[in-house]
Amino acid sequence: MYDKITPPTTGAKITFKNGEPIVPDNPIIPFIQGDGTGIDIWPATVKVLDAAVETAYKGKRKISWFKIYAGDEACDLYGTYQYLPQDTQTAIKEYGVAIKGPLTTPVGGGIRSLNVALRQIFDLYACVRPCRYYAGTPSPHKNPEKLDVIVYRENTEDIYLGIEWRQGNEIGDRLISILNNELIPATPEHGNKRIPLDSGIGIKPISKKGSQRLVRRAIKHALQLPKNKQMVTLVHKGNIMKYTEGAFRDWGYELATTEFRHETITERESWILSNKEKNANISLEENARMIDPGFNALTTDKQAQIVKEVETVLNSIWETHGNGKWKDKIMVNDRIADSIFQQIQTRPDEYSILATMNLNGDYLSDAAAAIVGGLGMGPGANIGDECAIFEATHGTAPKHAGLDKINPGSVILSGVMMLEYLGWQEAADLIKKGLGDAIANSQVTYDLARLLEPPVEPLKCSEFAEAIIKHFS
Ligand SMILES: NC(=O)C1=CN([C@@H]2O[C@H](COP(=O)(O)OP(=O)(O)OC[C@H]3O[C@@H](n4cnc5c(N)ncnc54)[C@H](OP(=O)(O)O)[C@@H]3O)[C@@H](O)[C@H]2O)C=CC1
Ligand SMILES: O=C(O)CCC(=O)C(=O)O
Ligand SMILES: [Mg+2]
Repeated sequence: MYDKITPPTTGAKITFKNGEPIVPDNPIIPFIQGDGTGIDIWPATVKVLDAAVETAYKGKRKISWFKIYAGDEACDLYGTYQYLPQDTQTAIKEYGVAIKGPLTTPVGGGIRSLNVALRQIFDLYACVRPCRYYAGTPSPHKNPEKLDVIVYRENTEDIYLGIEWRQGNEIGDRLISILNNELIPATPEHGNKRIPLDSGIGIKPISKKGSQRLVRRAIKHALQLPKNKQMVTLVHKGNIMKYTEGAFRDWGYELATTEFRHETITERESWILSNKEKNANISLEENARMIDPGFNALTTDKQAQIVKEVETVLNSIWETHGNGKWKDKIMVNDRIADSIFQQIQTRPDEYSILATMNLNGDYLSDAAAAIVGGLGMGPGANIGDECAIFEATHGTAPKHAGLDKINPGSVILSGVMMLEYLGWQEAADLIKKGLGDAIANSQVTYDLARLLEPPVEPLKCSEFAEAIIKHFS
């Protein structure tokens, strides 16, 4: 079955039922070390994960690690250009849950991203990146502890399905010509727009199914959070790209108010209901005026549409959500992408789950990680219905590779997410405690050490792992 790798002789497979993993006490879990700093981070991570499992379960549970190959290491073993061997794909499919270090993607030309390939091959449609603060972590912000968000990033389409043609490419030029001469003129709303002939050109598809399955998972996650964190914010640039980014928002609301009607309230609905709660006799038009500050400037048709919206909301959910009942529901709102970047800095505690399309979530997850301590503290998971691959938000950080210097926190915390996904909460909690206590005692790697006031002597990557383990108890 495998060409150059052999699964461990002990251990059993994780299986899936209705999208949930069924986990034996000794699961076989494939891992990819990763390029660049993977050589430093992975050994530190596996040490911490094994120690936590052993401390928590005293030998009753144990992970059987299965080394698989991707990136530079794969080419060394399998030959030139064998960046993602069939063995690796077979192992992930067979064992269902894997963890990986970062993999290099060249800019401009060269191979396409292996990270993206893995997410697409296994349909890992939700990229889940929690950003929470550990006390004592230096941050450029005054109150980083107020940020506690989870970026739920669509992981298979948008720019990940981006189809591009280089400037001057014959097919790209044909596409530009068809657009300029046939398709754009046939769409009156595009007016006199024309694509400059010397353009590279790309297409970013956003599908209804892809958007809604991501939002569905985000809402299900919100249902498991404490009441005060039960919020899902749809992030988009729908004011500019109405039929891709705007559609993501609309499909998100549609899903929330149909599949999860009993559990959710949209922000706009909450305004309508609370206007009526404050004034039982409020007219539909007065209510409409209050939810739309620009009401007076709108056309009569548009005004009638908003009045109708108010009427529909009151008729359909006043009974179930009115008289304050909506306050116990999951709040679903939306924010334009540029605005959310300032909102997570100026009003961090007003947000919880940020559901995004692919590119917006890529930017947002790095930015949110920066607030709580930087990329060394940014874990993540790529989750599908029958497979999950855990990995940090950051990349290979090549200039730090092999120096035993980089912060392994983000991959260790990705391991924590994996343990939680397996249902091994006790081991996950030990690591969170150990990491929190190490940081609180200023036992940190260079990235955090240089920001502390006064600066402290940094620990090596491997020493940080040892410090975490010492702080288990
Ligand atoms: N999932 C994946 O495998 C990903 C892969 N990549 C790939 O990684 C390669 C390098 O990308 P690049 O843009 O340099 O981004 P990186 O995320 O690799 O690194 C950028 C900078 O972030 C800081 N940083 C990153 N990781 C850590 C860490 N663990 N601890 C502390 N600081 C950290 C370092 O800053 P400083 O030097 O200031 O300390 C580093 O120089 C590219 O090929 C890219 O495509 C990128 C993202 C994700
Ligand atoms: O695949 C890559 O090289 C980059 C991926 C990335 O930036 C991310 O997943 O956040
Ligand atoms: Mg990224």
